[in-house]
Amino acid sequence: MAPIGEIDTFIVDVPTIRPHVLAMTTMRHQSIVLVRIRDADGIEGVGEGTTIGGLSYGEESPESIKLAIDTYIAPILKTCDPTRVGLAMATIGKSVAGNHIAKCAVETALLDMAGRRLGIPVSELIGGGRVRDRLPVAWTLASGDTGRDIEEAERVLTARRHRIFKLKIGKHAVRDDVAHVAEIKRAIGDRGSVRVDVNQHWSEAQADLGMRMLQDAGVDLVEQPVRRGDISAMARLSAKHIIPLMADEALHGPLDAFAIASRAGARIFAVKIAQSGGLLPAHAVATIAQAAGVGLYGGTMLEAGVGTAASAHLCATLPSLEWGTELFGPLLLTEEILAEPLRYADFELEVPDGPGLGVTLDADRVDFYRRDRVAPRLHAVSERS
Ligand SMILES: O=C(O)C[C@H]1C=CC(=O)O1
Ligand SMILES: [Mn+2]
Repeated sequence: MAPIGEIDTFIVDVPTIRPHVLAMTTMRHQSIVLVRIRDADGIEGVGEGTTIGGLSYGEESPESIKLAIDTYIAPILKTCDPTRVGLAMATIGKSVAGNHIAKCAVETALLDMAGRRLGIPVSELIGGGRVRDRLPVAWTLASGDTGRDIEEAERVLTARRHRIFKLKIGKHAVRDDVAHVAEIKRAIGDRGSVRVDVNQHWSEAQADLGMRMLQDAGVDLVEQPVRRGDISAMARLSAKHIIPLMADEALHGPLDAFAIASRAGARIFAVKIAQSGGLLPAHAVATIAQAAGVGLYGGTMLEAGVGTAASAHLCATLPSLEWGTELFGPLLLTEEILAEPLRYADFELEVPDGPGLGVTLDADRVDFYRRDRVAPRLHAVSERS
């Protein structure tokens, strides 16, 4: 085996194309954590660990993801055989609890290296390999303004880029949020599927009212209406309403998947590689869902190109992906960090088919946007002094 030579982690801050208004925060930029691993033979892999809105979405922040990798994971990884991805991640897991997004970034980079070494796409290293080459992709309407959301929906429908729409609600009174959603659904009609994500902001009573009204408005699903730990409420809501409930924040890997599936807490799972702790545990989440008759959806943490490609490889291995995906992260950012962007066409994302993740970073752009960059002029000054 060629041992690991170098592990480089850095945060890249990229503006969003417009404010992205969620119940817990308004995003104006995305902070992407990238990890680049190189073995002694010079084979390189990249991974991404990205969350939403600093610490407002979950327990890991961009800064904590970088710190967990640099201080705790990297020293262990340097003792591991990088060709044995599952074993390396299990070794890390013995000394590092939680920190799923950091683990996802590292596992992604190891899988990218493994695929490049073997000359095959990452999807061929997961489960039984790839079963699809394209993935339906939703778009999130979250400008904070109903009229602007409708214009945006019209634009992407005409461009044949998206026909599944996720609306972020939970910030306003239930009836006001539902009125906003109903107006958008009326404008879109049968041309697209409209779903909502409440990001845990409703009580069970609010969810009861909201789910009934949303069903009447023609909405197709309600994502994580109540707080993530309340599987009992999720199960009661799932049993009571025809409109299906999708689990998102409640799902942090196979153990949660088993707990929710066995208590009938959700009829759909948003499978996220970041929240699950990597592509391999995310595949286990999907396997549990499929065994339990729970529908699948490919979720996102609004990752840029590397994380989105990694999620696409995982989703490409899932035999049934009834609810499609929302792997649109790079399209929400003003800057592309890949040398060649991912391809979106005919309402779908093409899963890259080159070795590893099948994507390459645009090194100059990444250097320009990385938070710890040292401007060339400052370099020159410090070298002189
Ligand atoms: O699902 C979430 O909660 C996070 C996210 C996914 C799409 C989007 O706009 O925000
Ligand atoms: Mn969600």
